[in-house]
Amino acid sequence: MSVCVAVLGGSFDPVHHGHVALAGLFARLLHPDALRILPAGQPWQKAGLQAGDADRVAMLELAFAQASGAGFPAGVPVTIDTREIVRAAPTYTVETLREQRAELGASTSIVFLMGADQLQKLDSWRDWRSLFELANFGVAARPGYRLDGAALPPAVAHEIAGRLASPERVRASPAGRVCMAHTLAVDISATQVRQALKSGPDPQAQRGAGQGRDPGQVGALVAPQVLDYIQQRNLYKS
Ligand SMILES: Nc1ncnc2c1ncn2[C@@H]1O[C@H](COP(=O)(O)OP(=O)(O)OP(=O)(O)O)[C@@H](O)[C@H]1O
Ligand SMILES: O=C(O)c1ccc[n+]([C@@H]2O[C@H](COP(=O)([O-])O)[C@@H](O)[C@H]2O)c1
Repeated sequence: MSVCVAVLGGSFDPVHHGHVALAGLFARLLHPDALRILPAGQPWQKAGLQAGDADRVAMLELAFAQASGAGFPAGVPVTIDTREIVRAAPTYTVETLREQRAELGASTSIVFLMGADQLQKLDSWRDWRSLFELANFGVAARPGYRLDGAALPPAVAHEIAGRLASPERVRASPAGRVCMAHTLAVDISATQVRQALKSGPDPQAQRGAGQGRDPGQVGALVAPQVLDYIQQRNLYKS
């Protein structure tokens, strides 16, 4: 059976339950041999990052170390791949996938994971059509963003129309196929987390008051260990 490596790229400023759920869903669908979490170094389409690189990586380590207790399948090794931080240049996924293809060989199935918001603007990514020669894509639904062809830029809809495939087919193909997961429905964004931390009451107090009873608050958006870290490091206060 061919080897499959799933890759989840993101700014992770900070990592939240939506990221872990997205990774967990595709880990269950694809049964990859490895899952690489790829924090962007300089996400050129974003206005800027608030937390530093070391803090974002530390929060990812905490979030994914705890993930198995939250429905994440056992037996899928998760690593944090810091190459885009080390690159110290605007982050272009095409560069990263070229490197990963060279490392993993021609027959490995590489599956780059993303939410529907990113598929909706895939045609704005650097050299975006080349991405399909380098990897498959796993795209998950996200509240507020449609996945159907009518909601996508025509060029993206046209590009992916003939590429849609089952998880099994994607797992068996090195590149060029797209697997859609329509069932994810986690209405969380890092923007929302940052805003809640900036404006809300002490998140530690919220958590102590009972997780799950106040789903709009930070304790319901990120892992407790991530929240502790944010608190200890005094992140996202301004
Ligand atoms: N709630 C979610 N459901 C599905 N996919 C998500 C969700 N949150 C993030 N993603 C996906 O995870 C990847 C990394 O996202 P990112 O780190 O930019 O988080 P974000 O919540 O979108 O951040 P921000 O609010 O700062 O824009 C992207 O492909 C994005 O589509
Ligand atoms: O390559 C590009 O031009 C490109 C443009 C926008 C986003 N991406 C990648 O998409 C992933 C999610 O991005 P973001 O902005 O939602 O954190 C992350 O790995 C980014 O590097 C890549």
